Amino acid sequence: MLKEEVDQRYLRMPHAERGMVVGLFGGSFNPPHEGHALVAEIAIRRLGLDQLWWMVTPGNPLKSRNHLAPLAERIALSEQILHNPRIKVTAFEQTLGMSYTANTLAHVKARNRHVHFIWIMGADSLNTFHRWQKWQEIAQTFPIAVIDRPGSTLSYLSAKMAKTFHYARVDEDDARVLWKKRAPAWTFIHGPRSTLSSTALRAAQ
Ligand SMILES: Nc1ncnc2c1ncn2[C@@H]1O[C@H](COP(=O)(O)OP(=O)(O)OP(=O)(O)O)[C@@H](O)[C@H]1O
Ligand SMILES: O=C(O)c1ccc[n+]([C@@H]2O[C@H](COP(=O)([O-])O)[C@@H](O)[C@H]2O)c1
Repeated sequence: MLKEEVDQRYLRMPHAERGMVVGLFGGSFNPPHEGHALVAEIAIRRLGLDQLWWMVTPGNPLKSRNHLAPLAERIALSEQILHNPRIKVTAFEQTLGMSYTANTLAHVKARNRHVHFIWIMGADSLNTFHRWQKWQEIAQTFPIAVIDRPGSTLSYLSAKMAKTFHYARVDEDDARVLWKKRAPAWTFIHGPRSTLSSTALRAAQ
């Protein structure tokens, strides 16, 4: 049986050194799967990340929490599938009171003025990004890396975010210097893909 209470160390924001490039990968991870781990590995390699913060959300503001496993369980399962020391599993968002990404990012930036952050998400998330709170502000403040996902490879081009910020798209060959670009700046990264999804895994349980 997995413990219900979240270990205190996951409620503290991870530490990053001045000048580091850190990827922020938020997710419900309900449950986490190898598709998520693949996104993290691709992001680390292609973006040249020093760290990737695997941020297990207390709850996606746009999703029902009816079938959401306890935070402690999603953290423990994440730790089980991850083996890269650059990846820091964290749930510090739980302590912020609200789980809107714009709010989280403002806290993260305020605490780490000299760290370079990149927001990371799968291609399906890009399609709904314009429904997130303050989505334009997020895009105008942080570089964003979108990682390909089966089913969203081409549809992302019609995403409102892709259209609104088409002028700010960075070629994926330049992904390694995305952190240096002044936002808005985003890139779409193609690479190995996984068809895994949490919904399918829950249905198979
Ligand atoms: N197979 C995958 N390939 C690429 N990106 C993925 C994949 N699975 C999830 N992601 C991305 O990982 C992040 C967290 O996703 P999430 O935890 O919602 O997983 P999911 O499999 O999409 O879950 P659900 O099926 O419950 O919506 C999101 O940015 C999502 O786009
Ligand atoms: O801030 C928002 O309005 C918002 C709306 C939808 C999703 N998010 C964030 O997007 C990340 C991915 O969520 P999910 O459920 O698709 O794994 C996670 O960190 C959520 O908190 C954020």
